[in-house]
Amino acid sequence: MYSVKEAFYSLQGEGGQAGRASVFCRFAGCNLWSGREADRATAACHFCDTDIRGTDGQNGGRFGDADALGAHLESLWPGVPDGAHPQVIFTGGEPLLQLDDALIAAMHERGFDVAVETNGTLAAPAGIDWLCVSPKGRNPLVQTRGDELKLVYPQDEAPPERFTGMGFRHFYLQPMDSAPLASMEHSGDTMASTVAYCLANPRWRLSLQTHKIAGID
Ligand SMILES: C[S@@+](CC[C@H](N)C(=O)[O-])C[C@H]1O[C@@H](n2cnc3c(N)ncnc32)[C@H](O)[C@@H]1O
Ligand SMILES: Nc1nc2[nH]cc(C(=O)O)c2c(=O)[nH]1
Ligand code: SF4
Ligand SMILES: [Mg+2]
Repeated sequence: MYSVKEAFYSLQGEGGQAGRASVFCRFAGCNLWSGREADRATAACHFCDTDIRGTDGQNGGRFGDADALGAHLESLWPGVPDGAHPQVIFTGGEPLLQLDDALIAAMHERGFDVAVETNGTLAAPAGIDWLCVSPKGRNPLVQTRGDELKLVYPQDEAPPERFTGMGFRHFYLQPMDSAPLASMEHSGDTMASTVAYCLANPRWRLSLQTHKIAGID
């Protein structure tokens, strides 16, 4: 059984695949936050910009097996056959609590590339085509290799220097959107400090949340 908060067709907004049309599958639930505002301040991840509770979002629900969820996600891909490769992005919540070999195979059978957005605290299954790891504070990183490491910045307990030796092809810094909570640790100008870090440390590239700029999901 898979629990999906919402699923939708949009453009990947972040990281090295920004701009690519994709079906998003947002799994419900996370191992670092209950999703309740009352728990945010004491959670292991406290700056989440997403509603991760329940299955009541657009195209959300419970799916009994990989084939049922695979067919549901495939139905959201409206692209005309122009040679573009369909992609599904598994996110959440924390997708590695639910994503398994059967669901990866179900999407590959339907011709989809499989991308994942994870907090990196759980090991990823094999067969993922684009793995994005986004570390959270001092929560130990289990997944230390992948296609991109995309660090929300700044985080006092997760300085970029900790990650540069790890096995990622691309390193991105993404300014923390402090809108989720008014009294956040970093309510200052996260954009300016992120740009300054990338200028001083050219190994790191700037990742903007372009879907928020474009006003899309
Ligand atoms: C909502 S998370 C879900 C996937 C997974 N749990 C994770 O944390 O990577 C999706 C992406 O949004 C990023 N994100 C979450 N809150 C953010 C914020 N306040 N500002 C900028 N990026 C944020 C995460 O770091 C992650 O890259
Ligand atoms: N357009 C768009 N791109 C995204 N890339 C990662 C997202 C996420 O929430 O995981 C996300 C999202 O929520 N929307
Ligand atoms: S780990 Fe990801 S889904 Fe979980 S609370 Fe943090 S940003 Fe949100
Ligand atoms: Mg998002």
